[in-house]
Amino acid sequence: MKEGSVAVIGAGKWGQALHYALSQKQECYITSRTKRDIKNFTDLQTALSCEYLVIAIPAQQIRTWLSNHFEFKGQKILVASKGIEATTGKFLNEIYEEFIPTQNLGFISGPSFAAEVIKGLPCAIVLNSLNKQLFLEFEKFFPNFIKTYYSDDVIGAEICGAYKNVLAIASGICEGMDLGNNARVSLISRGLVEMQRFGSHFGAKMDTFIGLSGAGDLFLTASSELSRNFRVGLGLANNKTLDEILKQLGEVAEGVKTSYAINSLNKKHNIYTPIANEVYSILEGKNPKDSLKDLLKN
Ligand SMILES: NC(=O)C1=CN([C@@H]2O[C@H](COP(=O)(O)OP(=O)(O)OC[C@H]3O[C@@H](n4cnc5c(N)ncnc54)[C@H](OP(=O)(O)O)[C@@H]3O)[C@@H](O)[C@H]2O)C=CC1
Ligand SMILES: O=C(CO)COP(=O)(O)O
Repeated sequence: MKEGSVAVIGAGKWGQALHYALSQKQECYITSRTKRDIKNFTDLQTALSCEYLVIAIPAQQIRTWLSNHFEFKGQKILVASKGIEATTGKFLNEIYEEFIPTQNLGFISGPSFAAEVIKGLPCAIVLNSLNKQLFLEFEKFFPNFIKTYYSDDVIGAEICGAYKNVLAIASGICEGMDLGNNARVSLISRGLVEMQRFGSHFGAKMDTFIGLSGAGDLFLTASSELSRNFRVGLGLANNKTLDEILKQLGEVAEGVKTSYAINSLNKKHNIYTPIANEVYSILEGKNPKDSLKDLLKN
């Protein structure tokens, strides 16, 4: 292993933005399935031989990728994805822990649109890990325009990052239906309460929900067309099919599959999640106007 070396795996929007950020203070490699003309683009084996890895591939692909391509050699890893595995209802930390020791794992959360990070605009994120030493090592790699905070609430960060994408779809639907600012902010506020209720069931810390990982990322994603999930919601409100919307998007919108995961988890654990339920139902063909009536009634 090349000591002190850093690589990003996954050269999508977020991977490229993180690569830009992490290249400010040191050399940073990047790799992806599709070869790209980016400085320090390398092959997977070279990237995997780095001591520090930042992995930015979609949540639903992680298990297969880890099974087929990853070999643990003691690397320290920051997970940049946000989502819940739809087929199993597992949070990303649970999947990674099947392949990598917990002490080698950290998870990025907080409000951070790739499109702004890649321009060097300031932002604040949280590096979540049960191993504070891992945070201290990764923290040094981030440029001055990114303020990093530490938290040990891995499960809280995972739930916030995943759930807010579903709520961003709901908010996009609300915007697309022209329901007004009062409705959108009511939805976001109740969404935060719902996300907290869901999180508390799995042992998340309540403070996480009012910080950058929770309210921070939710307010960002649920109020801007820069969010792919918000744009999925806009499309659904305008009667586009999900296939059309996703094809046009051409990038991952994690909230779609995560809605299915939350739907199974809330049934299994009997958690009251009215907004996520309606997003799931709309994805399954319910008319958003009927969802609105049901949300106002219940
Ligand atoms: N964009 C953003 O602002 C932010 C995104 N995130 C999260 O980061 C994750 C990635 O998002 P983002 O980069 O924007 O998504 P994109 O759709 O832009 O890119 C996805 C990346 O994943 C790679 N990929 C897709 N499928 C596989 C697979 N089966 N095996 C290996 N690699 C695969 C693609 O590789 P290739 O193109 O080479 O084929 C591509 O590099 C998501 O979980 C997202 O929620 C988190 C914070 C901010
Ligand atoms: O997580 C994000 C910003 O923090 C990006 O959100 P979208 O995936 O909805 O674009």
